[in-house]
Amino acid sequence: DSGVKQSKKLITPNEVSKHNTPDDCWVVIDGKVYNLTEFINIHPGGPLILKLNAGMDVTAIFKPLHAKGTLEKYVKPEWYIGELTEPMPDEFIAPPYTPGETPEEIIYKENLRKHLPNLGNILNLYDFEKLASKILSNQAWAYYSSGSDDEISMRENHNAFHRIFFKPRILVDVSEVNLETEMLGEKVDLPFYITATALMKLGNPQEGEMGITKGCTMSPWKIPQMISTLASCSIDEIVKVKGNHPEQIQWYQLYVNSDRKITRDLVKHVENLGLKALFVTVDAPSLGHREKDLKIKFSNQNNGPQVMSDHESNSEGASQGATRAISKFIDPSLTWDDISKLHKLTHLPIIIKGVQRSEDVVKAAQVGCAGVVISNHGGRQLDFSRAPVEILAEAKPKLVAKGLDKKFDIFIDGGIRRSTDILKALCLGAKGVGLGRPFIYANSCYGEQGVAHAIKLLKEELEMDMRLLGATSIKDLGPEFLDMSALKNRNVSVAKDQLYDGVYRSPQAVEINED
Ligand SMILES: Cc1cc2c(cc1C)[n+](S(=O)(=O)[O-])c1c(=O)[nH]c(=O)nc-1n2C[C@H](O)[C@H](O)[C@H](O)COP(=O)(O)O
Repeated sequence: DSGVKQSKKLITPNEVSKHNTPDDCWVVIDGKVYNLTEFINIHPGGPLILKLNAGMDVTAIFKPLHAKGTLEKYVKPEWYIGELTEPMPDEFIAPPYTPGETPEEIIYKENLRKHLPNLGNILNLYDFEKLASKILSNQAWAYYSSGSDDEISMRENHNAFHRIFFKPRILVDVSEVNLETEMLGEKVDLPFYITATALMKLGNPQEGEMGITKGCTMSPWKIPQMISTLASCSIDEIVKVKGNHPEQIQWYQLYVNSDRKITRDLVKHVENLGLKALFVTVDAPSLGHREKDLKIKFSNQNNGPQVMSDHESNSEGASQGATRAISKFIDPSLTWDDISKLHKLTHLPIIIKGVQRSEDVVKAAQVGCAGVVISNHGGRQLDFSRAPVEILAEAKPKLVAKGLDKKFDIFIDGGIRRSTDILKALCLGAKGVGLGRPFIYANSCYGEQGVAHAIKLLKEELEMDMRLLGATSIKDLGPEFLDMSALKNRNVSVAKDQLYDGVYRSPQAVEINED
């Protein structure tokens, strides 16, 4: 990798395999040998995974979970000790972590990819989700699809839209419909964006988040891409694949690091790379309790390297799924003071992501933020936090009443699966909406073509639904198009959309061991 010094000496596999204890820990990544003994206890993903793979080639584990440039960022040059003379023997090559399933099951799933239906048969976002549930590894599916605890908020995010009905206008000339709008002062072709999620290489090992960028630049309709702090590709490579598409808007989603110097350096780097806004995520002082993810442990008798055993993992937390393994650095002490400090640090517009009550929407406007994302992290954080569309309905009128709605963009995300969901949010005063999982699944199944197709599907739905609503431009939309009478009646049972239920996988309670 660039930045890693050229080889110091040639080292045999036999020599590497002797350094196989936590106190003397050598590993191999891409043919390079590293002495990580001093690094083990400061590894952001926890100590266990290194302790249990000392003396091994860990390339297959490292790649899906680490962005390019990670070694340069965390590994001191002196810890790089040389090149392998020849590949490690098979028994010293750690397989990719596919906890909860055998290599044969993974191969079977990989083969399914060859039988995916033609993109033309994909008619809605649920089609991507159904296919992803079949072809993704258990670990990837668990990580992506998880909500927290009983996943009430995750389902409520979408269900809340079912309690809002339209009042379409008729006899309006809708021969021309214009879907263009502005987000944070910049023109966009469609009123939605792809929100920050993480670890996209779990689903798309080759491209990761770069698949999203390529799909956006390939699409004739330009929408923003928000890049996560926890992306599996480096921010530099994600920006680089934008290529000669300067019109492609990219935003950065920031988890503030307990080490504020790391955050300061990162914000400056994001500015220099030309990203257009900073979305500071505030609903995850600790990443939520996602049981589907927790059940798929990093340590696993069937498939992880045989040295990994549950009793050790419990003591060190590596069995806490992908979520815990990647999020130890997030600072739980973040306060409104830090938002003021960020305003002094950068000229970029600052948007607070993860606001969950209208009072905080107003406060964000009062402290000079450019906007908020009303969000509960896709139901992955505090369960029973309310659906963002419900909070939007409360917050917008308060902002307007205080004259704070000018130059202040409200976004919502969570459970947006149809253009009708998007239109309801826009009628309630959102500037745009974010989608997470649908684009993860589109990217996982079909890469950039899938991403571009998902954008096209929503664009076509929007065009149709605007026409049927009797609206010809985004500016036309307002609360007068909606019947909100049922929104707060959470016990209202509305016809279910079977597709949503059909792809929903409920958490499973613990089983008694057969043997
Ligand atoms: C599905 C998903 C969402 C994540 C996400 C990872 C996944 C797999 N991650 S997480 O690792 O912390 O949980 C992020 C993240 O990196 N940063 C963030 O701000 N939001 C993160 N979110 C939340 C995301 O930005 C949206 O709020 C959420 O996805 C919207 O809900 P839908 O998925 O239903 O569209």
